[in-house]
Amino acid sequence: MSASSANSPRPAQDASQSAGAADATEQAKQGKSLGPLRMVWRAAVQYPGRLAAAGAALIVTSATTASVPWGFRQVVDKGFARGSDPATINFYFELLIGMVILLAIGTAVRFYNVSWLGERVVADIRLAVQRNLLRQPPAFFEENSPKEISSRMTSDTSLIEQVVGTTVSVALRNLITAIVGVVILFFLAPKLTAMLVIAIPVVVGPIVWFGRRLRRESRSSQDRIADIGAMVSEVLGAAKVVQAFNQETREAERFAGAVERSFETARRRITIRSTMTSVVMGLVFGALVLLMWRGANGVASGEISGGIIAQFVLTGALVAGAFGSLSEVYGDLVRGAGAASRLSELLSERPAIAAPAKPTALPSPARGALSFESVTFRYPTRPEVPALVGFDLKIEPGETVAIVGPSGAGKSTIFQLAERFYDPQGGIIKLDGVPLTHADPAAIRERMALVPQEGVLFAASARDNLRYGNWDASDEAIWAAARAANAESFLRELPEGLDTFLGENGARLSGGQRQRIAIARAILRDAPILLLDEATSALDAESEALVQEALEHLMQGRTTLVIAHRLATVRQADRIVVMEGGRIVEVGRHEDLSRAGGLYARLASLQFDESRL
Ligand SMILES: Nc1ncnc2c1ncn2[C@@H]1O[C@H](COP(=O)(O)OP(=O)(O)OP(=O)(O)O)[C@@H](O)[C@H]1O
Repeated sequence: MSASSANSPRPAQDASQSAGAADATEQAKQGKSLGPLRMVWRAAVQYPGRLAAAGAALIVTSATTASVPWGFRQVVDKGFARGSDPATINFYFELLIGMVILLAIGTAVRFYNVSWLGERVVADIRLAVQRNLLRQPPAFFEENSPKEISSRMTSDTSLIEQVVGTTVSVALRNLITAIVGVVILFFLAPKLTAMLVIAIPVVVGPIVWFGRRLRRESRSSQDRIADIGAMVSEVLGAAKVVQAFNQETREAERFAGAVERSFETARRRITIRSTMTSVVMGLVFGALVLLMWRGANGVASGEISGGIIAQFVLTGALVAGAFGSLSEVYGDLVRGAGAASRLSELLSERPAIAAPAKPTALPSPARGALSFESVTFRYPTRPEVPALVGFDLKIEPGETVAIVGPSGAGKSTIFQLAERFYDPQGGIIKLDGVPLTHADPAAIRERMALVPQEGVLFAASARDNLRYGNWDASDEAIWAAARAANAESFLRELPEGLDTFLGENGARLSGGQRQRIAIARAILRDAPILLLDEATSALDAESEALVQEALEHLMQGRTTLVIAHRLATVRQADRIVVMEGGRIVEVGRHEDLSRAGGLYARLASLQFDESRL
């Protein structure tokens, strides 16, 4: 993580202050210019058939476009000539119509294939980025705001879609038209064209200069848009809190600040772009007018025919248009390159926690033994405070260990390390005798079932939410788990049974019901080790009793590590581990610890309300 974090997207909160930093990175990257688009190319070459069809159509349409002026020349010189026979007239007009038909069909084929490629490439990039993001450990999302990432997944990918689906095709078409056009012009009127060629560097110079400035502005413009996206989803996601604290006006002002910053960056970008377009078009058409003036003198003196001058003017206009479009699409390509570079950062991020090359297999059948040996750990984002210090705990198969301690003592951290979301800086953690770092994280997590404090539900059906623990579970198994988790009766009452959509994060269920779904999910998972974070939020007595009973079913026959908030739980635990400041301060059973009069006795008298039995 550390090596690549310099390139990683920044968290939303500091994004606004780091516009300068973005510019600096942009400057460092200037040498590479359109380089990041290589990633887009690699995605596109996966579809060689489409690419070939699009390329062929592109060549046909460009060549036809460049020859239309030649067709007009024939029509002017032969078709409009005094005394031409009707067959000749018909032939040249038919030729012209043939060209138009070819152009029309070629354009349709090109448009379809190129747009198809654009959409497909974006779909593939989105899939690959999401797949890679899902492999990242939690530390990655602490440093990179998921909201910002999600807005990148939409805005940056649509930029790329535009590049592949439109810009590249426009750029290539105009490039071919410009080159072929200049060659034709040379054959038509070498002297006039020589003047044009001298004018080209005068036109290209400003394109490059403006392009560099544009690139810098484009990236920060995209960053500001990402800020807006992040802010919208953050504030709307917490709309209730905003309204409860009467913060609507303040939030609106904060949003206005972000919108204005984004507008200001966009304004700088469009100023550069419009100046660029005007300078380039001015130079091109200025040169063309000069050339036509010379040509007009040529026709007057009888050096060249009217048809040639028609062809020259039309080709010249095509070439000028092509250069104009090139200057415009260059800006789009640069914006696409910026988007591609950010997406490749997300794509190339290697998870800090991954399976070793040759993972050690966990013993089978699983025993459910978990041990922490002299574990010392600091969170990467808070290295100054140790979350666990010299932590030693050996949990035997089938044992229930309750962890108790004041807030911030390090209780949840134990779970994070047991699931190997982080690696400790010191000491070793073993599952059934195998150090976690030697095993495949997926195999470790396979053997654990987590019941978090707040049951996390997905915006999906009740069935899918339950099956999250085991996708192969049959409906009978789901109902059996629901029964054991005391969730059966309310699930049966849902309007469409297990098919009922539960709303975002189970918005249509009560807190106690959400917890019981989380318990049923863990029952379906049927893992040997249970990590249970008891809810601190008070439930009503009936709901509490139902949850407690569900937990008892769940804990049967499993090694259980429970962050305890209920007296019933600590009473039943084989051992209670009392923590403070990342260390174990007391270990024992409820009665002994209560009598000892230490930290546990104090916490128990405050925390474990006898009425919450
Ligand atoms: N993701 C994180 N990044 C940085 N520091 C963290 C993170 N999670 C926890 N900490 C810090 O690590 C220490 C231990 O936290 P932990 O969440 O394990 O405590 P806890 O005992 O579970 O507390 P609580 O009962 O309030 O949930 C605390 O100082 C906390 O601020």
